Amino acid sequence: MIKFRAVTKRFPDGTEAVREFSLVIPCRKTTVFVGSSGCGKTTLLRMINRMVEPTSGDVAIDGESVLSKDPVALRRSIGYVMQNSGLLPHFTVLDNIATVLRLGGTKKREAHERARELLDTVGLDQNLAKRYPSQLSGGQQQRVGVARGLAADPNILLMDEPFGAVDPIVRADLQQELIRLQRELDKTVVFVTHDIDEAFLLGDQVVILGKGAQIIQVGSPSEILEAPANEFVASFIGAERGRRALHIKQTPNGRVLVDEQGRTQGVLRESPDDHASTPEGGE
Ligand SMILES: Nc1ncnc2c1ncn2[C@@H]1O[C@H](COP(=O)(O)OP(=O)(O)OP(=O)(O)O)[C@@H](O)[C@H]1O
Repeated sequence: MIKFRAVTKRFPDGTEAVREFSLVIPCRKTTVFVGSSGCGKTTLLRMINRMVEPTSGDVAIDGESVLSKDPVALRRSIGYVMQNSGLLPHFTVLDNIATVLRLGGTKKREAHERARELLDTVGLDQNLAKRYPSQLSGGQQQRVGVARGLAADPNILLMDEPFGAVDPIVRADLQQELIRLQRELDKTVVFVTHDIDEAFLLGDQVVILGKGAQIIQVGSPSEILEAPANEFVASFIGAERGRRALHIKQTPNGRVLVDEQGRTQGVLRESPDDHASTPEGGE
């Protein structure tokens, strides 16, 4: 469990990126920070592994303050995946993945073996192992970035807009891979995005943030969709629009759900465990 306790970050130029932020991030779940540009998402993420130090307050992992830990050891024990992969251009794919292990003293041969395993884990072909980052597509680079984040088998994986710079089709592919990986690996994932659809797809817990990382609403995607905290959230999640604003239409063959434009999006069926007759997706 990661616990933020009244964390504030003020940068030397006076910018207050995060103000009095408190939150519990549960183990082995995916928590997504979502909010508009500059609201403090990256700053929050980086305070978990001490790439940024809080001005006041504390972040604790399993009850132990990160401030009491050696920052270098802490950073190596937590996976970090960033936008544009952050790969070292003069290192091969294998060496990029193996970096954290090598820094931790693992022998080259062993580190490369682990790196090869990780290529499989993230769905990359073994014949890419000796290539350089510039010889990969954007999606492949991001997969290498994820493999590198997983190299030291961390319990916690921090992901800062990892799929922000790839096209929508590759992005959807990477999102599905992450869902599969999470099912297999069971990590505590903290994921930053400004895309609410991505947040709802990946998050067990979604944290909608305003300026200064002020929490506007926190909950599961269903909780937020079913009861947006205010007008801002309703508008941010598009509760009144498109496929999020469905209504019921009676047809000769039963009831269907239609969107704003009247296009049918699904069929209403009675939930098998609910004979009290509230249809799934309900009224
Ligand atoms: N080193 C720094 N010095 C001064 N201000 C900073 C620094 N780093 C970030 N900030 C400011 O802190 C605020 C929060 O930045 P942060 O990068 O955490 O936001 P974000 O929500 O991740 O934004 P984005 O979605 O654009 O990446 C912004 O106003 C930013 O300009």
